[in-house]
Amino acid sequence: MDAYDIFKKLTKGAKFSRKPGRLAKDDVGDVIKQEIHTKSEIKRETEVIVQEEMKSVEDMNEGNSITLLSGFNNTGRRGKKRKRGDAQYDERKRKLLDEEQVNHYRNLNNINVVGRHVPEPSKTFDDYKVDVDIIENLKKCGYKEPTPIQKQAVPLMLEGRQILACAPTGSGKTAAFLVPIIQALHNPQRKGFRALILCPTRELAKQTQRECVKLSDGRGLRVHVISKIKRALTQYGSNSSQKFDILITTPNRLCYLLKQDPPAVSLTKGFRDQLDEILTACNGKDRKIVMFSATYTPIVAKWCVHNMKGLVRVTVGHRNAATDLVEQELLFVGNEQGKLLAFRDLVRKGLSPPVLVFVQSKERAQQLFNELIYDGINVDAIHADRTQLQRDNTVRSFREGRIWFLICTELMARGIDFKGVNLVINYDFPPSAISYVHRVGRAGRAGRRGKAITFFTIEDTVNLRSIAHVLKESGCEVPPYMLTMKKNPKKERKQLEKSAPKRDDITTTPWYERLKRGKRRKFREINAKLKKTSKESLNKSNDKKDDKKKKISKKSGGRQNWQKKQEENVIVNFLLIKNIKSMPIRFTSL
Ligand SMILES: Nc1ncnc2c1ncn2[C@@H]1O[C@H](COP(=O)(O)OP(=O)(O)OP(=O)(O)O)[C@@H](O)[C@H]1O
Repeated sequence: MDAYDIFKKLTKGAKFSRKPGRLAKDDVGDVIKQEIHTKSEIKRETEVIVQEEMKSVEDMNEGNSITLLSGFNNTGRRGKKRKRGDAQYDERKRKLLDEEQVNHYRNLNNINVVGRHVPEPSKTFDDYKVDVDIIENLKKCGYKEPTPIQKQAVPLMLEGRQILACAPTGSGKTAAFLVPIIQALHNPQRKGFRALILCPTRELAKQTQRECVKLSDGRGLRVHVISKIKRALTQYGSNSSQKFDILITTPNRLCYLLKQDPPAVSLTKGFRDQLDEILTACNGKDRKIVMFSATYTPIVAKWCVHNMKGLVRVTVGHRNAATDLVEQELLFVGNEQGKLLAFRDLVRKGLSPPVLVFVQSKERAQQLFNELIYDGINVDAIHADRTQLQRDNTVRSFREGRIWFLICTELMARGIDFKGVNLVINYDFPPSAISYVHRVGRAGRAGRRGKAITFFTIEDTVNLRSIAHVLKESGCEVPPYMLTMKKNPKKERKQLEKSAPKRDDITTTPWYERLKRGKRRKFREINAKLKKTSKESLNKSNDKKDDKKKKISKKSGGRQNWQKKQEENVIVNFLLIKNIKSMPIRFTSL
């Protein structure tokens, strides 16, 4: 800004004329009246003014009105035309300031948004533009103020925006999407499913249903979880599903039902490979899609950009990062035997339950359970081989504190909210960094702190580097060598995600003992099977014998024939025995 510009600014509103008399009207000071006649004089004068004004910068900062020269007061008033311009300027300035404040608030809460016209985050539940009963339900749940994801995602969804939201595990994403859904559905209507919530497992679907029922208390919305496919086949035909408002299920179950002819579930009204199929089935006019997760891959992001118009991305913290509420540790245990020793050592030193222990397969979950059950700790296992009832009971017992150690598979890694899990032990190394983030996220939920210990052996180096980086990002200490390890080929990492590595059984029983036990078990099984089959065949052959005896007695020379046939029967029975001839089994029924 040169001196002339400053002069213009300082003398705005003043009219200058060569006739001194006119200036008097505008209340311009005597100095200006008399001395401003030529341009050069103006320039000189302004330089003096500028110098004076430079000295009084503090005054400028203090107030809007600046006393220039005696009798001339710059109040910021302008002529008619300028006033309009000013209003616009003020408006723009106000908007910019507001935006700055909003961005500052977002930064404070670690919220990052990408998208157009994103509404400002709500500071309190009362700022939500939702009915009072929902706010009361939120408060009844014990929630005092919205979590960062709830602050930003709820206003967005209330405006009907489609979002891809990523926030740390245990940061309240469930309520973030349930509140706007409940507000939108308002009360029960017999129009069929109007909202569809897809969860990776049935356990998580059930948990989401519970949260939904709590938050919609008093509205009578009917929330349904598909638990048994067979029952669902008869239950949700295009007419019967009319009585539900919200459907919560897993993609597998839903796809199966949609493939029936006619489809066993109708999604004709409502919000909108597997996902595409489901998307096609949700053909409501005003379909909205929202995605919430603690992690997502570029493929998911691409899918969202492609299928979700006007997409807004909301990220709290870093994408795919573990929660910083969990203190994480990587523990080298040498080999499989080392794991059991390390586990027992941890128990001996003292652990505060509840503890979740992750293994890679249901077989290993059972093996570890068989080992720990004799250690005198309250332990149970949950995996896909257990019945639904058993799974539900185990989860309930763990929630109620009757089980201290729960051994589980990847089934429980995502979304399950066990309040107060103090420790997560990754007994088997997670198949990917993303799986790691979800597993350790079962601890440190809703603002509480937790701990996670991950055992690793020499065989687990494929993903060690990427998981070490996750630890480092969430502020945990990691030995430097792990961060600089050679990156393994993507193919190898992908393979690990598909199929878990082969590991020695979890057991302290010597191999010859196990072999003996295994053989004995096998003998017992085969024995039982053979007994059953031989009884059946004996009954059949007895029936046949009776028939034949009757026939033979009628025919001459029949006895010889009958004997021959008897031998055939014996041969048939013997064939069964022959196949297992090396086994010492007595066939008493024969
Ligand atoms: N505003 C809130 N204030 C306090 N606690 C809350 C709030 N919102 C949710 N919670 C509690 O936080 C816990 C975690 O919530 P939720 O299961 O929704 O997390 P999440 O982000 O979906 O986790 P994950 O990624 O593991 O699925 C729950 O116990 C829930 O009751």
